Amino acid sequence: RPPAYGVLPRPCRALVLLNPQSGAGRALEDFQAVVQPMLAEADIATTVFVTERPHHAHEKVRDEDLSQWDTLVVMAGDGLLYEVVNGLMERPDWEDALKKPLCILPGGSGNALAASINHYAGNDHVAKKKLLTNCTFILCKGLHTQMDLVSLSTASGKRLFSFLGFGWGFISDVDIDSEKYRRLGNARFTLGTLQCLAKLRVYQGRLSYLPAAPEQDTPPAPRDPPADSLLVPLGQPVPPHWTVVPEEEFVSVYAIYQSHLGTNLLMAPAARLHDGCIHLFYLKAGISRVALLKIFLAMARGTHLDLNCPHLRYVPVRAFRLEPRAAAGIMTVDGEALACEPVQGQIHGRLCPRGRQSLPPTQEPPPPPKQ
Ligand SMILES: Nc1ncnc2c1ncn2[C@@H]1O[C@H](COP(=O)(O)OP(=O)(O)OP(=O)(O)O)[C@@H](O)[C@H]1O
Repeated sequence: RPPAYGVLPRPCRALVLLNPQSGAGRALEDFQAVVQPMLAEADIATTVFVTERPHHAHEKVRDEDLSQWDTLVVMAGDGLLYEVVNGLMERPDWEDALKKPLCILPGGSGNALAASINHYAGNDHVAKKKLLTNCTFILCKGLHTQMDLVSLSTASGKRLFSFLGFGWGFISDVDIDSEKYRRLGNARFTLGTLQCLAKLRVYQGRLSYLPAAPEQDTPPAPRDPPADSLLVPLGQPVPPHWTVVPEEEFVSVYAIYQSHLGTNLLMAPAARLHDGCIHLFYLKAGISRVALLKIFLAMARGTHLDLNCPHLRYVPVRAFRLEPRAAAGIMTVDGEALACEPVQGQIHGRLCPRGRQSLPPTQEPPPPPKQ
């Protein structure tokens, strides 16, 4: 197992993949005004690659000579990092490529991973420019650690790698329906939640999972290619030691592997970058709109489970399978839409060895951010 922390070299060469259309469309401006001066002081030299279209970053990192760079920095939303992770996984040398430290600087509207890392670092909850400053400061310090990835396989034969979460039903509907309000930044999710509450739907399907044993750390993933040792083919029944959820009507199913679903949504307060765990939440049909709204309001502080809502279930798992009865509703992986079909996934502990994190706050209190 590689050591828990690494440190970037100085001077450091960073390839910055920047989506100028992310979030409110200010990523390039914010990068030049906020990020670049801080990185220059930390002796981090940047080469900016501005994406011109969807899939551009995926192709870039799939084909890039990575030996030129000490780190890959994504200044965008979670969607662009998803492209980068999957582009790296497509390389024949994926195992080495994943050793390249990855950094997320929040430029999108959701910024779930950036908010999660800010949380793990022990910083106060912040958004917008303050979150960008905190994340840039973490990059300046140069400390990096490992991150779990989840491998997802679909009935139609797709294999995807996900660092954040997989969803179906209400939460995914909000995510995709609210994309048209991306310019509002994080407020897009509030508006989307209210709209989706008005047309609340029930989705039918079977959910199964392999519970995580307490404190269990997933062994390092088998190499080349990373095999899904916990899964059996989708056409076969799940193994007998799996749990099959008795209910088959859901408002939402969401499997998250980091703490935050969005800047203001602390969905899995206990999650860590490499806890070897998929935090599986599902909302059973029959929940009232008021109860659902209360859950989302409580999620701002991560207290939604304290509501003891009988329709909300949470279970830490290592693998799951979701078999929708019909191709109804949107599925999402790391916030990107996926056609609705049977899907299963399993955790690969520390597969992507470099999310970023600062030292625990007890060791190193963060100094006031530079402006
Ligand atoms: N120049 C571009 N024009 C349009 N779309 C782009 C461009 N560059 C990248 N994309 C696509 O935009 C999608 C969304 O980007 P990104 O995740 O950066 O922003 P976001 O959706 O605002 O943020 P979040 O994921 O936090 O909600 C990515 O999946 C990517 O494929």
